[in-house]
Amino acid sequence: MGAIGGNESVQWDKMNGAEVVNGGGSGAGSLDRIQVLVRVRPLSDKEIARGEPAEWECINDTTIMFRSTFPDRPTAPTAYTFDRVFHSECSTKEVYQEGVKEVALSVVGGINSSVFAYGQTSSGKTYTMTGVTECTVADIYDYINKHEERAFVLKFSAIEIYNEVVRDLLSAENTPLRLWDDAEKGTYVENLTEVILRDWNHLKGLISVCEAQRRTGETFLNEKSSRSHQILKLTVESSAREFLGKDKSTTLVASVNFVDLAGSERASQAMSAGTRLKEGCHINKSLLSLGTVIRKLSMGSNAHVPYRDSKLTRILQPSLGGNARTAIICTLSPATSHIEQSRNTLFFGSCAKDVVTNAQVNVVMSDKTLVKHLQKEVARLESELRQPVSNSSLEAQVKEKDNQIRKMEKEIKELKSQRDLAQSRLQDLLQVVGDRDPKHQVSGKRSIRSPPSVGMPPSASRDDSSQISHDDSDHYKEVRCIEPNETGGNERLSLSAGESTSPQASNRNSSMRGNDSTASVNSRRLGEPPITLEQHLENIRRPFITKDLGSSTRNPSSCRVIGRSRSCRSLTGSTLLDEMEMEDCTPVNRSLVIFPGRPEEYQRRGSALNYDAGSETLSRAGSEISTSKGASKTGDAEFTGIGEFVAELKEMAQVHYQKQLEWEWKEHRIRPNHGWFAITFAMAIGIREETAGDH
Ligand SMILES: Nc1ncnc2c1ncn2[C@@H]1O[C@H](COP(=O)(O)OP(=O)(O)OP(=O)(O)O)[C@@H](O)[C@H]1O
Repeated sequence: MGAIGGNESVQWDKMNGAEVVNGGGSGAGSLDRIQVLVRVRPLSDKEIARGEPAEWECINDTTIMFRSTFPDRPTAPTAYTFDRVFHSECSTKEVYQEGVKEVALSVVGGINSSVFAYGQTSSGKTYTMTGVTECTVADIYDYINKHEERAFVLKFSAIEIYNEVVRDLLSAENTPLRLWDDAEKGTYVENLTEVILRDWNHLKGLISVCEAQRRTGETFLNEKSSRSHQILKLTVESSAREFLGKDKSTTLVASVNFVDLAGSERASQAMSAGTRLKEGCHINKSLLSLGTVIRKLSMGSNAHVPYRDSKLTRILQPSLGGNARTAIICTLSPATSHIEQSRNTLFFGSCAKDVVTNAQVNVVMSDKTLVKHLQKEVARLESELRQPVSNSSLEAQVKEKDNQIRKMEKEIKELKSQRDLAQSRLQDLLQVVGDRDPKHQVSGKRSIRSPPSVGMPPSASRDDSSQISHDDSDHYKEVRCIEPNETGGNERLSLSAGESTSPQASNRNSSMRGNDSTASVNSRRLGEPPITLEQHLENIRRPFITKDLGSSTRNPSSCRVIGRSRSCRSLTGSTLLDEMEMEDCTPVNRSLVIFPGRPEEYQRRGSALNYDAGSETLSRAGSEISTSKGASKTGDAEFTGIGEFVAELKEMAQVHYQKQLEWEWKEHRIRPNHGWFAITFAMAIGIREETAGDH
């Protein structure tokens, strides 16, 4: 349900303009006070017989005054004002026309309405409500007949609350009905019969059924006293015929309740007992709850309203303080014997006057409109359902990107660290290369990368080299970084850098050389002749000579030499030994490597020879060799001639061999291949020397 909108509202406005459906007063959604009417019935025959006078007089249309001189309650008010008061001579039609119609016919305008009859037993409630219901239904049908542009559907249902049990008056079964609470509909009766009315006569017949079904009983005060609260509910649905079956079609739906309450009674007056007494207790109790709710509502506070204290107030809750327009007819007996009850009724009416309801026009969409609306709603909900999925997908993408960013940042950090380290090493190397002090070079840990020992068996040299390569992996990076800066992108230097990048590469290169011919080391440069020992030594010596000459210009030659000096770690060390191994076919002998009792002098000599073979530490190694031979300690002086250097190597080999033989002889561990190795090594040096001289 909702507010009227679109063309439907225009039609409805026109309709309202033709008829005073809303009573010309409050509109939809406005606050309305409960209309409180007072109707005084004539004295009954019994009351007249008892000689009771009429104690109440309606002095005008809104005020009723207590005229009696009977001193019941001196402090009680004598005059009561209501929306409308009807004296005993007024007909029910007047009551309806002047006090009820405005409220009751709101139902055709889509506004809920309720008409109550409240009063003591035998005060004329049923008498009044029967007439008011008939008048209302008559006017509703009259309205329908006058407005053929709209299609109406009337539905009717009826219940009674007897001893706090709800019963369907249109059902032959005497099954108690349960009440349910719904957020949209409010409190409703389960399985209540609702009949679609065909016409006015149909309704009359159903009302007759309800009268027959309702519990009544004879009391001292009323021969046909109603022992239950009766609620007749007439629902009116209307739609503009112009928009029927179209998307814009809407339906106004509202109900009017005709509530005929059971009358309050004093057991002493009604002289009830047994069942009647029990009925009276339930009646009074529920009426007391109704009075409490009205009083609470009339106070206008936000205090708790005990609607749930009785089924009567639960069912009537919308009519008392909700979406409805309400009229309460307070019925009085003017007789003296009912003065106290009449005062209570007037007090109840006085409270009800202050109760405010919030009536609204109730609009229900047609099935098509509802389907269309629901389809839109479903589409919207589906869109919302898809939205979280896309959001989650987006979140996953963002997470993945974040991971990538973190990974890249980590790589950048690592690369920066490597760059800083390389720059630091570069500075050190430049300092080492430029430093002419041999002692300083020897002591530089960064420049130490021992090539395979010349004095060791080839296999042992490879192992040693491999081990050193693993331990000094940073030095490979050092070489890789220095070469581009130093050589300016020399092609050969790149090859050297690649070879020395990793220990595995170094071993692989060494292995490849081992599988080549004896001149494999010399064929590293495509198209070049094999490099002789003399050339090796010359290449090793050249950078130092170049440096010593003070050549600040980095010509390709110097760059190439520097690059080779890095990669020549294998060329001049292990490669040379590999060549020797291949030439002599000397079996691998690891005894020198793993020999535990190796003399210290031997080790020192081996180390000296290593330096001698290494290009980077050539001057340093040479320095030791020269020292041992009493030669000059300067690099330039050490390499004044290739022949002299080769001679030194020969001598070193002999010294090495002699030392080794001496030591092994002492230890009784002479093995033939040791001698073969030394002899072969010496011969190899001699052959190289001869070759170099030929070349
Ligand atoms: N305005 C009236 N004019 C003429 N007779 C009336 C009027 N009101 C009530 N009566 C008569 O008074 C008697 C009691 O009326 P009614 O049964 O309607 O009272 P009640 O309030 O419904 O009583 P209860 O609560 O016991 O059901 C009936 O015989 C009824 O015809």
